[in-house]
Amino acid sequence: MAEQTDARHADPGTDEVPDFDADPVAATIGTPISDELRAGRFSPSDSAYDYLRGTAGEEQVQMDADERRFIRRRSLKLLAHLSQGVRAKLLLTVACVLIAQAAQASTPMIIAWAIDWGLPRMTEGEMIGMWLPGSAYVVAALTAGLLIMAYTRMTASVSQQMLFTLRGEVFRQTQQLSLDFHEEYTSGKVISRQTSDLESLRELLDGGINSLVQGVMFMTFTAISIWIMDWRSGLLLLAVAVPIGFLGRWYQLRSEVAYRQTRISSARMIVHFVETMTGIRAVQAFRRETARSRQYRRLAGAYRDDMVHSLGLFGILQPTLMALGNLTVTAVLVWGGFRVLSGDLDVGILVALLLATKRVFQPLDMIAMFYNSLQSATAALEKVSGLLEEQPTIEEAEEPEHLDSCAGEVRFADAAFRYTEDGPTVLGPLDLHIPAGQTVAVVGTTGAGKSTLVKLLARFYDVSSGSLKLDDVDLRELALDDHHRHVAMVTQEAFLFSGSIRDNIALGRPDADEEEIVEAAWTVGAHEFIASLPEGYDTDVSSRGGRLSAGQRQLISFARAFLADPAVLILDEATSSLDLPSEQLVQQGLQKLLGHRTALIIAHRLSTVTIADRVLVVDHGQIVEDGSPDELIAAGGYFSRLHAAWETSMTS
Ligand SMILES: Nc1ncnc2c1ncn2[C@@H]1O[C@H](COP(=O)(O)OP(=O)(O)OP(=O)(O)O)[C@@H](O)[C@H]1O
Repeated sequence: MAEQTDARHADPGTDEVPDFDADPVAATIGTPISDELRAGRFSPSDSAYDYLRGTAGEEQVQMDADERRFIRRRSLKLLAHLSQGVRAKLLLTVACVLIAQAAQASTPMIIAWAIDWGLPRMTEGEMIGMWLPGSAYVVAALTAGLLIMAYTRMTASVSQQMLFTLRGEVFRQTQQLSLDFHEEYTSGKVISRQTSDLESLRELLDGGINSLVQGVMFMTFTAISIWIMDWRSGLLLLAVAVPIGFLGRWYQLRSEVAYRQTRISSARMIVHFVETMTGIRAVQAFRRETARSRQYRRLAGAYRDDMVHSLGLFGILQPTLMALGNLTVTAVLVWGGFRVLSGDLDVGILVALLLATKRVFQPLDMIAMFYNSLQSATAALEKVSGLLEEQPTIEEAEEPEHLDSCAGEVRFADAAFRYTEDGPTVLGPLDLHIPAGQTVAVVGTTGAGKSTLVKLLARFYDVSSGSLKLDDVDLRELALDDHHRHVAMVTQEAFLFSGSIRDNIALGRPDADEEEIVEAAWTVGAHEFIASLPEGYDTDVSSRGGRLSAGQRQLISFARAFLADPAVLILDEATSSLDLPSEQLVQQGLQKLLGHRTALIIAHRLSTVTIADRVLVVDHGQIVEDGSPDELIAAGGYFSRLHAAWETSMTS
């Protein structure tokens, strides 16, 4: 069963993860993105494209024009929303870029002015011919320099702020999404969204947008200056814009598909990497290193090929643009030269025209680069906005009922469950009443439905039909906070977060004081071994010295659950066998933990079953035996055979 369950009692504000609800910087950003997305405000409402909503269309590489428009609208709205808190700064940045680029583009005109107006005056001894154009040049250069400095800093702050918001939102969203989403989407894909996709966006926001606005403005102003100096050369420039437009469109269509493909292959590679690392014990135990490496090389190879392909497209775009630029400069030079000879054009203007024409194409390089990172970031944004659009299947009821105190009575009434709408019914329909305070052991063959039964009570899923009630309140109507407070789960893994033993126990109740933490550890029998560690409760569980045995980890998770003090306890017992002393220790801890609570335990040990008040045998999603351990042994069914087998294994 999943480890996320232990995090249910974690206080989101106590670890290194920023608490977005309390963070003043994040608060300036406005409504959290995911809520907006969930409200359906980011995607067009047209249900014809439902197959592209959320993460559903993530693997689709080829898209028609309508599909592209649908996805793009979602991405753009996300960007617009991200920019909400920083719009004033963004506008100021654009104003600075405009003025700086106008100042830069004016320099060839100043040179033309200096040659055609200033030089003749200087030869006649009028120094104004030098001072005036000279001063104008210095003012233009200084203005451009200072403003470039200002907008470079502002862009960095705007883009980092937007990414900060997005990072937090992706993290928050992935934590909020229900378990069924995570079971399908895998943590590798989430990691790929949070790392490589956000990195693509960073590249675009950090440098790309800057280059685009700067480049476009510079080109526009330079083109205007060319028109002002000589409209015929301006026409020539316009003619060259036609093939450039076609080239741009060609690149756009191809690179969009190519970059979408790179996002997919990059995610596959990361998924494989994360799976191998999280399953490293199994990989090494089954000697799968070579096979996993081979598979990783194949995926990394596919990513390399996709990247080479998309960069190859850029390799065609960039030199072609440069060649077109150089051809235009040659045309201006040859044509302008003849016109100077015929007295149709001043020399100063020709020099300025050549300078300007050469410079008008310079930003194309930058813009092409921008386009490259734009395509990569667009593909990333498609995926990230899809993830943010996902809705948790378990949500707070509109008017939730509250349970201030809870006795712990559980009732399944005609309850049935299937994982997918069209999938098979894996549990029920069944009726089951567990009175408050009863300890129930659940046993059965693998795949029988034991985990499903307890997952429903932990509300990882809701029943597909019938009802499941806690103290007579339907879980779907019960406030989520109250459910989390009254129902706790201890998972097989006994997952410990990096940090001290104290912090790990305190996850059960973050406001607990030292005395309560020690008391919880003492009650479940964990205090002795914790106190014997050199750093006691301060021992870092992820450090070498703090490495704990399976039994010790279980005791810590018991202490955590004891501190949380839920009315209902769900326990998925670890299947791994402990040595006898550890088993006894864990068993004693378990008994203390159970106390007078209602408990549902997926039991893998005979010792656990014997302390239960009642045993349920689950088979093919139905409860086929139900009674006290003694009754079931006497009945001679599945449980009695299992019991006999356990006893034999204990004595052999
Ligand atoms: N996320 C899921 N999506 C679809 N089917 C699932 C999912 N999880 C479990 N199932 C199916 O539901 C059935 C019951 O599974 P469940 O995990 O509840 O069994 P179990 O009794 O806990 O088994 P085990 O002892 O092996 O953990 C099985 O047929 C299983 O294949």
